[in-house]
Amino acid sequence: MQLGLIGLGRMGGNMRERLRAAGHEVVGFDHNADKSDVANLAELVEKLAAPRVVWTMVPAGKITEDTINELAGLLSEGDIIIDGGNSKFTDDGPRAERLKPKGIHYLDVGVSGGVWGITNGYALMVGGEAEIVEHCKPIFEALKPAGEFGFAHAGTHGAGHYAKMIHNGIEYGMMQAYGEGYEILLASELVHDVPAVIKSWREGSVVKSWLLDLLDRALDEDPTLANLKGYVEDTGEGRWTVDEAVRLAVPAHVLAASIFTRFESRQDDSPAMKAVAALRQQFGGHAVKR
Ligand SMILES: O=C(O)[C@H](O)[C@@H](O)[C@H](O)[C@H](O)COP(=O)(O)O
Repeated sequence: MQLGLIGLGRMGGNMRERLRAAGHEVVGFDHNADKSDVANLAELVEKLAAPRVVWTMVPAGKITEDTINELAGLLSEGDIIIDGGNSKFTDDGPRAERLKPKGIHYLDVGVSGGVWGITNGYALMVGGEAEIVEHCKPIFEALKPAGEFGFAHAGTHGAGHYAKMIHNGIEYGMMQAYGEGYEILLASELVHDVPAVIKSWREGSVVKSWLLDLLDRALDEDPTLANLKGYVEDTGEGRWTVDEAVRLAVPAHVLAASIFTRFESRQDDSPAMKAVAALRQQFGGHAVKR
């Protein structure tokens, strides 16, 4: 099958390779000319036979929106746009509605797998109409892992990105749990080989997981993580997960705590804790650190 793929960074570039290895014809576009197969989107569209399928794999927000708007001006009735970036699920319904009068179909796909997806395959969560999902199945089959799992048609427009958002909320919570356990082990007077304990959990234990394998890998590379700062960014999905938990009145303690902990990681000193120290001094005359 033919596919136009826009955005050939860490994710898109590897996806192009995996799709080509499975025998698909991929025409890729990237602003970096060294990676790109074509000079611009118009040329990408020209190279594809109708009905065209074009997958965007660019950063969520304005870049995705602008790319899809430009594509909408170039594509024809019956063509399909797939957004595989980490877009917010609330963008998808309105986007599908805007494309509908032109006869352009739309799918949102949550893609998980990071830089390992090229060999392990990508978990795919898809939102959109069943017959359009069916049409794109060969592409999904090539990208997903080889086994039984790794693909879901999650529901209507937005469901794919919604599923990926919750996936990432869980990802934050799991990483936080491993991080906190690691710190307690480090603080313990009893345990002298923390990396060995982490390694021991990789097989047979209740907490074994791919994330744990990656923690072990990181500790193999740098046994005390001395080359890293405890500073963690986020790109939105954990925040949106907590927004949803609040909207739906669902208790989500772990997920909320893990996004707040990331915010905390970016502070040199905490204004909130300064206020707490000041108050404690005010009412009780307790000592403060300067
Ligand atoms: O499942 C995945 O492959 C990852 O979740 C991937 O999508 C990406 O690494 C995260 O979006 C990072 O998210 P944060 O920047 O919010 O940590």
